Amino acid sequence: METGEDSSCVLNPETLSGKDGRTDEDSTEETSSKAVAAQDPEFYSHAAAYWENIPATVNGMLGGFAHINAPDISASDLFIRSIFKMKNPPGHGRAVDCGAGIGRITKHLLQKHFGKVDLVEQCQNFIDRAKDNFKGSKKIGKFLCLGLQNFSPEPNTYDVIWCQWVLGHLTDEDLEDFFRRMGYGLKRNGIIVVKENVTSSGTVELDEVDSSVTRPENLLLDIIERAELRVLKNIRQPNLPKGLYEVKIMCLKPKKA
Ligand SMILES: C[S@@+](CC[C@H](N)C(=O)[O-])C[C@H]1O[C@@H](n2cnc3c(N)ncnc32)[C@H](O)[C@@H]1O
Repeated sequence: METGEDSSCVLNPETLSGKDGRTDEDSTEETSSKAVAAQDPEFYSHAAAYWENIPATVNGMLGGFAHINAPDISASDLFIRSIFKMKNPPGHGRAVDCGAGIGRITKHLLQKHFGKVDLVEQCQNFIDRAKDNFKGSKKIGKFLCLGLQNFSPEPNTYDVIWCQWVLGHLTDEDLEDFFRRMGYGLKRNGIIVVKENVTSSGTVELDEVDSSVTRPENLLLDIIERAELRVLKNIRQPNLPKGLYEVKIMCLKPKKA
């Protein structure tokens, strides 16, 4: 197993001190990530610069916590299986892995459940690694090297849009717009999965190192509501080591669907 090249990222521990010695007391609290981004016009470019220097490994994707890959994937697998058992389930045709990194989730989860998987990722190094990792695989569709704030799928494209450990890199305003566009990109019965850290402090916590925010669950739900999506399922990721942020897994659908 790869070991800790870096422990500061979207996946930062909530109460444990990371390698760089930060604790949640060091993080700046804000009521809105829009406010955060407004203070820092380079919110996106700082994040891009941060990820440029992170190793293209599972450990790099998980902020030095490679050992949570197994419980993460296993909970996601149970979650997606439960979604397929719902009334009017999504199809198994095409999924997209948003903020895919090197394709960790595509490799261990999405390609097992879908005929084709597209990957959207802003860091070219990670896309290159993913292309290598999936060379020859018929399950992989497009590799799109772009920020989610600029990702706009054609209508009626995806059965499942998977967003994990990346949405803290979008401002509130961009996240709302992103959710709306994803709603349009869904096929009939399609769903969006959000798997993200949430704070227990009830406030937004800014990570200045990777230029991301961690939102309280209420704010995330508020943005989802504003984007005209409804929550069909919302569970807590089990079996994570103590001290990490709580992780919620949500299944969303457009209100009009
Ligand atoms: C913590 S890693 C998670 C990667 C992957 N979702 C996983 O769980 O293995 C965050 C990823 O989000 C990507 N990212 C950061 N900001 C982004 C943005 N605005 N648009 C798309 N991807 C972004 C990073 O380059 C990195 O690959």
